[in-house]
Amino acid sequence: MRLVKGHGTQNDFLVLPDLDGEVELTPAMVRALCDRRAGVGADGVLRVVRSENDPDSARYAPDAPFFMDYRNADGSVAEMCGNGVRVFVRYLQRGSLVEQEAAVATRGGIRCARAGTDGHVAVQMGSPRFLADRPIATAAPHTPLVGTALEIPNPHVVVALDSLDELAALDLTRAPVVEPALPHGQNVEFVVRVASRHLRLRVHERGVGETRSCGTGICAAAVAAATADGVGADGVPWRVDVPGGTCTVRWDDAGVELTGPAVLVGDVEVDDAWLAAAAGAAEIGGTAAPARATMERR
Ligand SMILES: N[C@@H](CCC[C@H](N)C(=O)O)C(=O)O
Repeated sequence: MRLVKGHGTQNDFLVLPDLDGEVELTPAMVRALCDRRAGVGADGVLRVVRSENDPDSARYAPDAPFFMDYRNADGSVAEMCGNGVRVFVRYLQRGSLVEQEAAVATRGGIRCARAGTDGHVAVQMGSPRFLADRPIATAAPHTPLVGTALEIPNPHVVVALDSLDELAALDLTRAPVVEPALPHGQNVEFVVRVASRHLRLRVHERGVGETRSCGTGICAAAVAAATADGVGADGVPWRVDVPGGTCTVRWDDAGVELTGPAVLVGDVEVDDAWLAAAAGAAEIGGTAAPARATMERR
C-alpha cells in the first residue's frame, strides 16, 4: 500500500489514495498504520476517494469530486478535520487532480478550499452551532472549569485558562473529564489569551489524544473567544498559536474561514503482509473504536 505522509501545523496524517473506492479500510488497519512505534505513525488517515465511489459521499458528486474519508488514530470516523482538509487539498493539487480551488466532500458536508502560493490553504469551515450545555471540564492539575460547547461540525468544549503557565502545566496524557459529556464525545481545547485577537491553545482530541494542533478546535476557540468578547462574526482575523504552529481564523456572516500551512512530507510504501498481520493482531488484541453508529460504515 502506498501512502503519503503530510501535516498541517504538525497535526499529521497518512493520505491513502483510493480513487476507485476499493480499499476496505478497517479500524484495525488505521490503528496499525497510526501506531507511532509499531506502525508508520500519525494522528489520522485521510482516504482519498472519488465522491461517486463511496456511499457516504455519492450525494456530493459532482459538486465536490473528491471525498475526504477521515479516520482518527483509534480507527473512529469524524465529521471533519480542519488541518487534514488542507493536507488533502495539497495532495490533490500535487497530483493535478485540482487546481488552486477545490470543493471537498466530508462527513460534515462540502468544504471549499483555496490553496495559496505561500504553502497555506484557506478553508471555508461552515458556521458554528453553540450547544446549550455548559459542561465542566477537569484536567490535572487544575480545578474544574466551565467550558463552552459547540459544533463546527465536530463537537468541541473550549475552556479558558488564565495564564501560559497554567497551559504549560496541563496534563493531557489522559482525556479531560467532561460533565456532562457531549452525546458523541468531544475534543477539548484549553485556551489562553495572549493579546487582542491572539490565542494560544492545547488540545486533547477525541479518538487521538493530545495533538500538536486541531483545525476545527482552533476555529472553535476563536469563535468562543469572539463570542465572549461580544464581537462575534465581525470578519476580523484571529491568530491562534498551537504547539505545532499558527493558523488564522476569520468569522463573518458567511461562516468561519481557517487558513494555515499544509505540508506533504513524502511517500511511504507499506508492506501489505505487515499491514494484514498487524491489523489482524490489532483486531484480536485491541479495543474496538468507539461506535458512532450514524457515521460508521466500514
Ligand atoms: N485534527 C482535526 C480533527 C480530527 C477529528 C477529531 N479528532 C474528532 O474526532 O472530532 C482537525 O484538524 O480539525
